[in-house]
Amino acid sequence: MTIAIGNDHAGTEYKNEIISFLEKNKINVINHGTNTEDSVDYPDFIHPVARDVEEGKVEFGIIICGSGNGASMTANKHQHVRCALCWSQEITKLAREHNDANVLSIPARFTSMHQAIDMVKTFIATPFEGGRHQKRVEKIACK
Ligand SMILES: O=C(CO)[C@H](O)[C@H](O)[C@H](O)COP(=O)(O)O
Repeated sequence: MTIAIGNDHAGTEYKNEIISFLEKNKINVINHGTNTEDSVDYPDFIHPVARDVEEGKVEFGIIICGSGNGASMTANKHQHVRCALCWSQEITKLAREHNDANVLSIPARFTSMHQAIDMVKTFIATPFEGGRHQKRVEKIACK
């Protein structure tokens, strides 16, 4: 599995820990940066992640910013991207089971590092339930 990851300056520390976790678990990572804590504009680092998902280069994207909102808004501008802003393991599980989310947005300034890693574990390990959710997910895309 390969995962694309991107973040703004508020998410760099969490991104680094998440990459360590993923690589320890033999998951390939495409890191779109940013890689410092110098102030940047989150769209510059989120669009490349969403594009990788949109183009089928990766199965999942992980994006991180302070509140998770700007990153999520940016990613959801892309066709075929279903980005979920999550702040707990349970919400992450539901985002995969019910919404077939393919991008996880993490609010670095409002979750602990432990919670962030837990959410990543849950995100990549939880299958989409399909069934009654399938037609709902198909209706998300604007015609
Ligand atoms: O999504 C965001 C804003 O919609 C993020 O929280 C950014 O990380 C945040 O705006 C950055 O704020 P800063 O004061 O420039 O560090």
